[in-house]
Amino acid sequence: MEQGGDAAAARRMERIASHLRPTPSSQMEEVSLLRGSNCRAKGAATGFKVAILGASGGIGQPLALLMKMNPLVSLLHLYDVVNTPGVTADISHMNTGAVVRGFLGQPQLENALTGMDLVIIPAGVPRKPGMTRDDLFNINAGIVRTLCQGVAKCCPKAIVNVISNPVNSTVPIAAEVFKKAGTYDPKLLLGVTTLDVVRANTFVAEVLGLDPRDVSVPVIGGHAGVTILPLLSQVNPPCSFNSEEISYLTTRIQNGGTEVVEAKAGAGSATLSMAYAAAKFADACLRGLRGDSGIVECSYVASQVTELPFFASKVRLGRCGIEEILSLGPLNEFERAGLEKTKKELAESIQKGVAFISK
Ligand SMILES: NC(=O)C1=CN([C@@H]2O[C@H](COP(=O)(O)OP(=O)(O)OC[C@H]3O[C@@H](n4cnc5c(N)ncnc54)[C@H](O)[C@@H]3O)[C@@H](O)[C@H]2O)C=CC1
Ligand SMILES: O=C([O-])CC(=O)C(=O)O
Repeated sequence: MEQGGDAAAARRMERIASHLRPTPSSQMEEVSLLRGSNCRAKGAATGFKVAILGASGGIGQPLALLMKMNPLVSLLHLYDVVNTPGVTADISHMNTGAVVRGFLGQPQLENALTGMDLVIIPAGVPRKPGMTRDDLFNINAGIVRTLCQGVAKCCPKAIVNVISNPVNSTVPIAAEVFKKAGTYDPKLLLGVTTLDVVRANTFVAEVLGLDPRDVSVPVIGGHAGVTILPLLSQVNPPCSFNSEEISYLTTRIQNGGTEVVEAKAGAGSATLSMAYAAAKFADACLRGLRGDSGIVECSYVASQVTELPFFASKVRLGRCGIEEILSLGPLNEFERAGLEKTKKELAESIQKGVAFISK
């Protein structure tokens, strides 16, 4: 046997044994990121640690697959109250770099969250035909509260991406939980509205006869009905639409979620396009953490671009999470009227979320 063979064999046996151990232990600490300051250091050599809460669900599973494929991820924690052993076993066989660990049920939430750089939350019930996103509030508000309490305790410096609906209220709920825990940093809390941008890019590209990858549409406001406000006057590449096109596109973008809910006829809401959107947004957050420049995405965040405490608009992502909230830019008359409707509904949804925690 070559020199050092015994040591190498021992290491191989340890790796086999570690696979047979049910829960992660000291291994989690080995895959550590550059830490120490309030912000992450550029060029984190070993990759980022990401947790998905609600990982066994319709969004969670394809999102887990996409995050396992992301070369910026070194450790992927999959948490849910059901089915994580199966999902984790399945995903863990993919020969990509990220190490995958599964966590099942509330007693394992803290282990799932400890040391994470990014926490993505798609946990919660989806809509059925005839429901609004706000109809999900009663169940999902409590789920988001519990999960964010775990974040506050175990990884208060993590970036949090909130997907669970109604996003217009669940993000304020998360903020209130963090405030109560004394860990709130508005730069680290982002509501995921990327699917609205993804849809807007697709539908606008269809009308213009362009490749959707070449189209960029800012979508501001929030993530429900009239609060989804596409800025068709700011489409890139620059273009103009007649009033019929504006009406068709605005309605289709605002109703994109309902279009999928109805097509699925009781079997849930958008999951695959959402997983794509969430993975795209998470990747942007990770590239920001790495120190890449020029990372701009729309997101629903604590904001001063309007008089409301939360609003979705373009934000620049960096090593500390949100580095800058960009101004809305010039709006046309149609968009200004839409903004008034958006603000009225958003104000109520934000207040409902805040009241849920303070009651
Ligand atoms: N922000 C956005 O653009 C979008 C948001 N959504 C929302 O995402 C949420 C999830 O949707 P789907 O994945 O389709 O639902 P789903 O029902 O397929 O999956 C939800 C998962 O959450 C898990 N879960 C429930 N309570 C939990 C808890 N306390 N801790 C951890 N996990 C828990 C469930 O076990 C399930 O696996 C819904 O609220 C939906 O409305 C959906 C599409 C787009
Ligand atoms: O419509 C829903 O309930 C899910 C969702 O938020 C979306 O697809 O945009």
